[in-house]
Amino acid sequence: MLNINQINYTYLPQHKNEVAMALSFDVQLEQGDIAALIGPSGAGKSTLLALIAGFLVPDSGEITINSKSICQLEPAQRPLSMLFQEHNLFPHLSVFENIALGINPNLKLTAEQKQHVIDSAKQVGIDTYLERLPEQLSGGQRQRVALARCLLRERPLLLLDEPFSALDPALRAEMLNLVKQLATTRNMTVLMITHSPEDAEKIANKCIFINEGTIKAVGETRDILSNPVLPELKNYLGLTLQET
Ligand SMILES: Nc1ncnc2c1ncn2[C@@H]1O[C@H](COP(=O)(O)OP(=O)(O)OP(=O)(O)O)[C@@H](O)[C@H]1O
Repeated sequence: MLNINQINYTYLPQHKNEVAMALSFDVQLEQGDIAALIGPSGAGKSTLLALIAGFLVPDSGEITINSKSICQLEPAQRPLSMLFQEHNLFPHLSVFENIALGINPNLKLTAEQKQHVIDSAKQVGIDTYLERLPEQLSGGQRQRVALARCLLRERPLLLLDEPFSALDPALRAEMLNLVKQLATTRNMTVLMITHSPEDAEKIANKCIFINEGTIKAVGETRDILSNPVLPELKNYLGLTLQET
């Protein structure tokens, strides 16, 4: 479904004492996969998502979704939705309008489309707040609104850049379950950055470990997290400390 084929990207030094940071990625996801992207801070997780989303342009390589190259497409044209940790919503627009943007950026909707907005809000449990502004919602409710907009876009790939990390553990688990349930019913493919192996275990069938700008391990989440072989992965999971 998603094919990241030998993508290379280099951050060039901006100042005299800096060095270039070269990253390279090669990985495939099947339709319906929920994949967790794990790895230490600075490993390259956000860069990989930015390359897929089109915010960064690779120096070489190819990215395809359902066998079609997406590298020439603008971010908005790509067959994917993305949810960030924050700033997903427009503060001056109501919940209804924020969701409706997923259908039409100029917010002119037919009666049928309006009903789709309401249905989508229902699916994530925020249909009673449609008239509110984002500032009148809790963090968890705001992320539900953003998720509703992603669902309405009906794109086959959902990229999650730690959207639930600021929520308390119970709410985070609830949101992850919601993503899993929605992804399963819609056969969506999900790629999510997480700093929490527990979150990866909760919903991801596949786990991708990135270190120093490249993918070091890919496999079933259980295998990657329970039987790590790579020393870097053991280090990341804190297992080397327990062994000594
Ligand atoms: N705009 C930039 N200019 C130069 N280097 C950058 C830039 N953005 C990121 N980098 C470098 O690229 C590397 C990968 O960064 P990236 O943000 O992708 O890591 P990450 O795994 O998402 O980290 P974190 O978990 O801390 O968010 C880091 O070494 C970072 O310093």
